[in-house]
Amino acid sequence: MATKRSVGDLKEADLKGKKVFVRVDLNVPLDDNLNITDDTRIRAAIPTIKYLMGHGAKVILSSHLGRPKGVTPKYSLKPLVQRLTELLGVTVKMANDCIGEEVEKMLAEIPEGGVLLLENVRFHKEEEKNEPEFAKKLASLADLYVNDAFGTAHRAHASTEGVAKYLKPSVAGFLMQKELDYLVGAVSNPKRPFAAIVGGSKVSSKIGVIESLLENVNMLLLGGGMIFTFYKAQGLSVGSSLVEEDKLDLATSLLEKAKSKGVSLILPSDVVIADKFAADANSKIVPASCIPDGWMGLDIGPDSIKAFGEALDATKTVIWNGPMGVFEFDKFAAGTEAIAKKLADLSGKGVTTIIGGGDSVAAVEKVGLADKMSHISTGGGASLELLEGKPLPGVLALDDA
Ligand SMILES: Nc1ncnc2c1ncn2[C@@H]1O[C@H](COP(=O)(O)OP(=O)(O)O)[C@@H](O)[C@H]1O
Ligand SMILES: O=C(OP(=O)(O)O)[C@H](O)COP(=O)(O)O
Repeated sequence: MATKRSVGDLKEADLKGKKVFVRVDLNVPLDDNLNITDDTRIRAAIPTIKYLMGHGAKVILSSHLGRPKGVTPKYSLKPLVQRLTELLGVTVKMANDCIGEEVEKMLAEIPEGGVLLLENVRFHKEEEKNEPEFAKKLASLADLYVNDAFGTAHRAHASTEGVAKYLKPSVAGFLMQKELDYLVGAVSNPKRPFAAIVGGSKVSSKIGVIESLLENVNMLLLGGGMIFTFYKAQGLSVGSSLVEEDKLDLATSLLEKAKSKGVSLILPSDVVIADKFAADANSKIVPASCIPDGWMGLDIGPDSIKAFGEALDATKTVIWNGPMGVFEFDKFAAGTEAIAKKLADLSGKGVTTIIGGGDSVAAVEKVGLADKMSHISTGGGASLELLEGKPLPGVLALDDA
């Protein structure tokens, strides 16, 4: 992907008094009382907003929240206003819609350095359909466009892609740039040895990323539910572990591909098994070759943790996507937590550590090590697509540098 123009290239002369439409990904988790349970994405959006405020721009913030079908109060962005106000140090105003007369009236009243948050852009069905007329209405609100919504950059929606056609300049925000620097830059030109750790539930959802990483990494460590499809493909008994029967040939061909590419592919040698899929299941540790009938593997075992740790000691760049086990259950969280700790430790020794979004980020946060990593992606789906080598529509639409 060509390098994109950045918000940092815009100076006071370009920004003072200008209305800037900033697409951010404020799709944060809310509890039943609409309290924010993780504000990572809000905090990640702050540097771009502050930069624009500091240069006298009038900042228009647009985001989606959840996947509403039409106007749905529980998906309103209202619960975010207070947190944004605290983090930005100015009173953030909010509109009841993202287009229309009221929005225009409120816009006319924003002072230089002020911020207006628009209501959930997905309350209009035209957003996800990327309808040009809707994109034009969004574009008509502002003088320039900044896309900082990395987490939504894999969606070709009106506010992430369409609007860039009608509003110039269209530039990347600081978060977008940082994500691209790590997930494209560090991965395509890594300090070697370069290792990838891939886990998560199913091999089918990670085929693209594994195939793409096999072209590039020196070492691939596999964990999570997908390993049982690899074991079964090698003729081992896997009990009632998660297996994708239709992916056995694929698992074999991935093992062969690794061999032919000279990639060291390491599968766990032991696993923690359970007698049911539950937090209170009985558990024991067995060699990967000895999973009894009726038992299922839910985590990697201590020997594997040790072997993975030793293998990782030799690396200079590590990217991690997907938990090593069912980390939501404490009994089966040790493998995932050990990998998080290992990567934090390696970061301290100068290794570049990149956490590729999704559940691995939740796991790293759960053990309080997020600030130790070189980069934690704010996008699950977006980072996977990027690692698979797919172009992101929200990035492609921006002006080339
Ligand atoms: N051995 C396993 N058996 C079943 N599910 C697993 C196993 N290991 C991990 N998982 C589950 O995989 C899920 C995450 O998978 P996935 O969505 O592919 O990862 P990510 O969100 O990081 O991309 C977690 O909910 C976790 O409980
Ligand atoms: O949370 C998001 O995706 P993610 O869970 O894959 O990181 C983004 O905000 C995109 O949301 P969407 O998958 O409803 O388009």
